[in-house]
Formats: sequence, structure tokens, C-alpha cells
Amino acid sequence: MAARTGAAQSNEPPWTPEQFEANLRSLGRRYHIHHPFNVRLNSGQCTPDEIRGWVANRFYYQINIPLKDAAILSNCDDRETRRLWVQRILDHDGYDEDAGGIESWACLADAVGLPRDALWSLEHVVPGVRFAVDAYVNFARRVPWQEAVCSSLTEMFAPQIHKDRLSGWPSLYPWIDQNGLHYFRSRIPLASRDVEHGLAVTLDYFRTREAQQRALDILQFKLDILWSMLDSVEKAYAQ
Ligand SMILES: O=C(O)c1cc(C(=O)O)c2c(n1)C(=O)C(=O)c1cc(C(=O)O)[nH]c1-2
Repeated sequence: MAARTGAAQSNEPPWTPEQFEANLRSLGRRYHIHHPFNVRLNSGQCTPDEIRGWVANRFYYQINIPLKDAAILSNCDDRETRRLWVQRILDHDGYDEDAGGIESWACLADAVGLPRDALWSLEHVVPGVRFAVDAYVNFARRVPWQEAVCSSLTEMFAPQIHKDRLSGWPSLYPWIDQNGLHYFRSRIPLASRDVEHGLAVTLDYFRTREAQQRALDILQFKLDILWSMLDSVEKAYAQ
């Protein structure tokens, strides 16, 4: 991964944990919440076909998140971290009475009128989305687990995008069955819990200025993945 956020001099002192966290959070200005497609989506300007296209494509991200988390687990030699991290897989795949996030996303597909067989067949997934999501999973497979943990920190910015959908969609898109929005509601507390753990790992692992700079580059890489997914959806569906 090429440095994106400015080369660091290795002789500079490390940022304090507070400054480091503030610098990570400042990358929120590049979150896909600001992507033109998302701006249209959350301001009521998307057609039903565009929304169905977005749901079908984002499904590829949803079903790959547990593979990404399993890759992190497979590289992680720290038992305490594994005990916490395994929950992320269960959140998406479900356990006991909890049907899980993938099933919730399938309910969103029902709500927007996308048939389940079309969703699960992945027939609507466009190449750019496939490449971007696969890049995320492959990154998690090959880097030290702490770097992969850092890449999940885009979740710092996710609660707001979920809240925007929950507050806006019912009036902007009254044709969408509101029961389908459960996924967004469920993710708000889970994202906050994930971030608390992910940030603790990141602040502890990236200690030198050079390492902290690498953490910013990793977060930017993940922001780019989310951004390019929307670029691809926009190109495929926007009128
Ligand atoms: O709807 C969104 O915009 C959005 C973004 C992100 C993100 O920022 O990576 C995640 C999610 N949703 C999400 O639902 C989710 O479960 C999730 C897991 C992760 C991750 O990197 O481990 N990101 C995200």
C-alpha cells in the first residue's frame, strides 16, 4: 500500500494517544457518507432500481465481513482478542435465536423488492465492488492481525450513516417496508462496541510516529475500498 496521508520522518516523536486518535478520526472527512451516490441515496434522490442495485451490491460486502473477521482470527495469537473478535462473526452469521446481520440485510432486500434468489446469486454484483471487497478480505489474510483490526476502524464513522438512513428513509422512500431497516438500527451499538475494541488495539500497537502514519494509511486504504464500491455502484446504476 502506497503512503497516502503524507510521509512521516521516523525521527519525529510519536503522537500522544489522544492526538493519534484525533488524527484517525479526522479521516472521517473521506468517509463514503460524503460520496455523491450516498448523498443522493440519503436525500431521497435515488430511484427504486438504484436502491435495489445498492442493496444487491452491498450484500457482497456483508457476506464477506465474516470471512474477513475469520482471517483476522486465523492470524491472531492473542487469546483475549480472539474471545472478543469471534463475536463479530456471530453478529453477522447469527447464533441461537439471533438470525444475524446477513439475514437482516436479506430482509432489507425483501423490503426494497429485490428477490432473495437475485440477492444470493450475486448476479447484480458489479466487478468494481467485487474487486474492492476482495481487496479488503485479502488484506486481512496477509497482514499482521493488528493492521487488519485497524482497517476495520471505518466503523468509527458508520453510526452516523446508519442514523441518516433511519431518520430519512421512512419519509423519503415510503414505498420501502420499514421493517427492512432493522439492520441499520442493530449496527449502531455493535459498531460502537467494535470501535472501542479496535481503537484500543490500534492505539496500543502503532507506537512510533512511523507506525502511526502507517495506521493512517491503512485506514485510508479501507476508506478507499468503501469509496470505490460506491463509485462502481454509481456508474452501474445512476441515471
Ligand atoms: O453501512 C455502512 O456504511 C457500513 C460501513 C461499514 C464500514 O465503515 O466499514 C460497515 C458497515 N456498514 C457494517 O454494517 C458492518 O457490519 C461493518 C463491519 C465492518 C468492518 O470493517 O469490520 N465495517 C462495517
